[in-house]
Amino acid sequence: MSGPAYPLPLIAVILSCSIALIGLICAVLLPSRRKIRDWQATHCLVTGGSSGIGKEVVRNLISRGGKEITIVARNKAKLSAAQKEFTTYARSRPNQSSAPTVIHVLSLDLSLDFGVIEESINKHVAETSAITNLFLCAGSALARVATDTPPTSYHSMMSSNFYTCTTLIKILLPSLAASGTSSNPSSILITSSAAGQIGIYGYTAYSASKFALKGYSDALRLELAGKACNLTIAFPPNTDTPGFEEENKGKPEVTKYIEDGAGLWTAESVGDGMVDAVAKGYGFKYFGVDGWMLHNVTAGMGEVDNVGDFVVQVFFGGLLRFIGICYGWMFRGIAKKAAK
Ligand SMILES: CCCCCCCCCCCCCCC[C@@H](O)[C@@H](N)CO
Repeated sequence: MSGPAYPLPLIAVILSCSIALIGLICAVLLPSRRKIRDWQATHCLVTGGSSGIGKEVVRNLISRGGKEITIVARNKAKLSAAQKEFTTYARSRPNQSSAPTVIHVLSLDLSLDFGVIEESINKHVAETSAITNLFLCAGSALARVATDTPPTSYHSMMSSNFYTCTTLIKILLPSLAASGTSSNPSSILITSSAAGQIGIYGYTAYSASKFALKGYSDALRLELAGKACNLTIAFPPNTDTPGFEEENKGKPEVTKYIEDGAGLWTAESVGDGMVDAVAKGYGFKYFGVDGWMLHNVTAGMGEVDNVGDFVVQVFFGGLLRFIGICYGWMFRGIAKKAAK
């Protein structure tokens, strides 16, 4: 007889122990996800819900049988068109086992003073019902290199992408936290961007405002511990929306080249993906393989959503970092070439 007597059982024991250990670590470390089970008990408020990703979020919420939805946007004409379209859609939704979703609209400039926004939201809530789920989809993008970015654009990016979120969360968080239960949690969705995970050439102002949302949500997540209110932050790549067409005007070629690598997603797939993540109680929503790598390489000290991400971050973090360094070299190479 040749060779060691016990190799196979030994390997099996080591493997089983490792899997059991990983399982145990995951069970202790992974937060238990609270799913939203009863959409019919919800009143969702969606910012930017009259076009682009926000509009697809509204459509998805209607198809889930949400009770009430309030769409917040500035443009009154767009809002009433959306209200008409969605009311018809809600009434024609197939397999209705509940009353069609009621669509409210609220025309509001979210860059106004805090007090004005608070008064308008409180008045709306008093006339309708308490908000149980908040979807923050409003935002805009400016793509210019730093030397071409007017100083005011840093303020406008922070205003439309960051303060819109912090203002509404400040106003609604007490009632959101109070309205959730462990079997039907309330929820907040914050829309960041893949450019809120890595700095991208031409996005000094935009990336900064989207990075701010990541820091804000990491801190807020801790404050929500023990409350029946989920927080999801989404990092979409380029998405085919009217806003994307607008931002492309004057966008540096290098920016286009870099972000095109992650593809152009439909507003429907991004909107659906975001609502799905909220419904399942995920903390993070990323899109595609690039999004997956980006999320895991930039995870830092944040929470882990699932076993797959846990294993990748803990055991393959070094490999991902190496791939990230290679991407960094490539992006710098593209920028250098353009500079010449
Ligand atoms: C470890 C591997 C890292 C993989 C890196 C992949 C980089 C992919 C870069 C994606 C950029 C997407 C930028 C999205 C910008 C939009 O938010 C903006 N155009 C708004 O519409």
